[in-house]
Amino acid sequence: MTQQPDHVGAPDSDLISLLAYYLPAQRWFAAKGQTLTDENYRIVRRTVIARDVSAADVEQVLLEVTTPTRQDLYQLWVAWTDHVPDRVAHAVIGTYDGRTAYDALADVNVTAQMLSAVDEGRDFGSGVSARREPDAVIDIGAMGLVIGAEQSNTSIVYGHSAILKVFRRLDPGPNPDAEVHRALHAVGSSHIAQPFGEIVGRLAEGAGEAETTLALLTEFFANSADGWAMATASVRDLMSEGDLRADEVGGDFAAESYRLGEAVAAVHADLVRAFGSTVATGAELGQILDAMRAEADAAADQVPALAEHREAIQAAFDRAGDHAAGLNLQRIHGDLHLGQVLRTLDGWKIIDFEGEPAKPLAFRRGMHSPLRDVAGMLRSFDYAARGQTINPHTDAQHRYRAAEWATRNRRSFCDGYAAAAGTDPRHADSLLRVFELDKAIYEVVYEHGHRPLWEAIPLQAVVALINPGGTA
Ligand SMILES: Nc1ncnc2c1ncn2[C@@H]1O[C@H](COP(=O)(O)OP(=O)(O)O)[C@@H](O)[C@H]1O
Ligand SMILES: O=P(O)(O)O[C@H]1O[C@H](CO)[C@@H](O[C@H]2O[C@H](CO)[C@@H](O)[C@H](O)[C@H]2O)[C@H](O)[C@H]1O
Repeated sequence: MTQQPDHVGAPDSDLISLLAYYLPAQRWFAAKGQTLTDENYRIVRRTVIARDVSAADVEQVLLEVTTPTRQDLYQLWVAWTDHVPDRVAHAVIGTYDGRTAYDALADVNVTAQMLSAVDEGRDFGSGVSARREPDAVIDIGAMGLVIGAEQSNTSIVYGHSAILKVFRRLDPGPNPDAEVHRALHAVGSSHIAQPFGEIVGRLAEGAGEAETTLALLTEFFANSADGWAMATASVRDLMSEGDLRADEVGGDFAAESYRLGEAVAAVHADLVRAFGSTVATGAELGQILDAMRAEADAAADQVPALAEHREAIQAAFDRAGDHAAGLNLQRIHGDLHLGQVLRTLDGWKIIDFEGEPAKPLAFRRGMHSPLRDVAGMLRSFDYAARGQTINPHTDAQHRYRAAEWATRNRRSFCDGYAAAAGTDPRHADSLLRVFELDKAIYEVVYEHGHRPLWEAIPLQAVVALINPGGTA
């Protein structure tokens, strides 16, 4: 009997050469801006998922990318075919020995298989399997198309009913997005999508290997609008009439910001019911501030524009230490911004509980101050306003109005949060400020790597926040 190869396309070394061209152009590739050769890539495992899915063979590829500064494990679903259908021409990875590899997630025939696999609880072999939540009802007839959003992962929307997020960068163990969705659904949270199922696998052989979330299927909110689109439309409305204040033009967002504050507070309360809470000890407070100091230092090493503020940033963290008593810790969202909230007919929904993609998994699954999420959203109001006025030729009046919009909506959000939570996040003013500073520093690094033209937005906030009298 002939031995079946454990892959369906090019040998590892040739596949690496194809991927080395393809990967750096993907939005979700983290080692951007570094010069890499084939030596930086290592194929960890290839699992044949299906053969002959409308004339393509599909494999899952786990690829490790090591650079001087980081090591990441990526998940790819690669289809190999002799004839590339037009519908996937945009997703071609490369050709080897007459066969063409393409991103299988772009193929509706493959995404259909993934959905039915979750519905049936299919075992793909090599430790990769799918499972459905007991109360999920999945419409397996819906067509699954990749959405084109700027994303850390790749999501496939099935008609009006479900969305499958395929995690691109893997850490061993449960992904917090899946873990939190399940836990919040179990306590009846009304501000999240219902989890429908998962694809899971083990990243290495052997007993004791953690089961890792590879993809998460949830309810899809059809006809929703994301908070970023709504907020930026509201800021643009202001620009059409430079003489009017935010509360005088059409499209005022303050009432939505208030409701959003209420929704975030409700989810924070649900997270406490699901995972519990603690009060930080003095030592823990010290560790929280130390971690922020260390990250700020590392960020300053990485981004020249931050380096010149190194001492002032450290001084800002030192000032916060004097006011940090009685801090509550709990599971939080971890990367909350206007792009992570969807306005549906049924109110605001919060998505993407993965935490900041750049943080280690243990941190993302840890207990933190809910003020971090409040700070994330406050930063986002600032982004929405400044993003519209970043062009240096922007009229001074427009700039003034945009800043006013940010202040108004930040206040409304905190008012809504305080009304629902029973505690006003602004009472912990100096802490809220350092969490905003911490977030703005993260954003400078993020923009430096992904959208250099936007680096000035969080950088301006850093400068304002390190000035004892300034506001972001
Ligand atoms: N449950 C949902 N209903 C409707 N749209 C969603 C849902 N979940 C995600 N989306 C859309 O998909 C985009 C990316 O989702 P997200 O979970 O933030 O992925 P990533 O981690 O890749 O950033 C969101 O900005 C939103 O437009
Ligand atoms: O949504 P992701 O989990 O991929 O989050 C990352 O990308 C975000 C950008 O899409 C980034 O958010 C920053 O830009 C937003 C505007 O595009 C702004 O509303 C946010 O406040 C700002 O942080 C996020 O930081 C990053 O982790």
